[in-house]
Amino acid sequence: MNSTPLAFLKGHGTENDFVILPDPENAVDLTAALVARVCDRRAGIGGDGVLHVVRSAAHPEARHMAGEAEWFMDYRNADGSVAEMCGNGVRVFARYLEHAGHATAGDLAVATRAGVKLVHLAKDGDVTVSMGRAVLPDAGVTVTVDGRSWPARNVNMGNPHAVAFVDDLAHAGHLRAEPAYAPAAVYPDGVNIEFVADRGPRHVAMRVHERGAAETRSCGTGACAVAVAAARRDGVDPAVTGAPVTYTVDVLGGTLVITERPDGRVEMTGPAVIVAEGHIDPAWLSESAV
Ligand SMILES: N[C@@H](CCC[C@H](N)C(=O)O)C(=O)O
Repeated sequence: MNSTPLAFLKGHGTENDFVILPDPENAVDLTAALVARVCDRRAGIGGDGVLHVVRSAAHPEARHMAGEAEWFMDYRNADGSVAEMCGNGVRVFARYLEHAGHATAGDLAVATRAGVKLVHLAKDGDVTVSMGRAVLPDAGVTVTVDGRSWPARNVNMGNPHAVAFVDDLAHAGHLRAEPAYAPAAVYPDGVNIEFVADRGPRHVAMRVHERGAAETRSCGTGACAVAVAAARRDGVDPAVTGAPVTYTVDVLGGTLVITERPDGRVEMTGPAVIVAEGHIDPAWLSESAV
């Protein structure tokens, strides 16, 4: 029986919401069942995922990054599965480090399973993260909802995405179930699927079905994948033009601004908010361990 109350915070970035579990020495046995229970919106705290905050030196997957980044974002999806990267999550993670006094406004390095990400905490409240380079494998993918199919762009932002351009975001349907995609072999570990509609020059809107979480109100890596896919569709590649390109991406929970630089680095700016903090009841926690 676990009798120690577990501290938590709740935060969100464009309404992609997370339960933050500070655990500097990696002492919590964070099983998939515990994550799923914590993220349960009726029986738990509720969230699209968990940001497990661990010192890099204390985590076997992050020890090699400890010299560059003191803190490791051990990201888990709401169903308990492990993900490589979360773009909204890393902004909220940085906001938590500031809130807890582990960081101040300015630049900060955060270790993730997709490598070290550089985050800038601005004094005005927005947080910018340098997400690294998008990888666009050639493989053609098709996404299908309710008998309607679209070609999708395969984009890897550290985690896998399929980006489909649609005339109307309503065509994505209710998104409670994962859309079908083919060939399945392109995504052996599953995929996040974005549906994108144009809103104006360099301005798009998207909905997303997230791997491990169903439809969410925002996905940061997804917004980056969408911006890069939109640029290529529009015939723009900063590596060729030598000039950065910026897209505004509307998500259900707000707006993200994405810039791709000539060297391929993708930067994302958006809000990151801490909304509550407290302790998980130890009795409830021990039930989760059963
Ligand atoms: N919401 C996140 C992505 C979280 C991980 C994703 N569901 C996956 O499994 O790859 C974001 O903001 O990027």
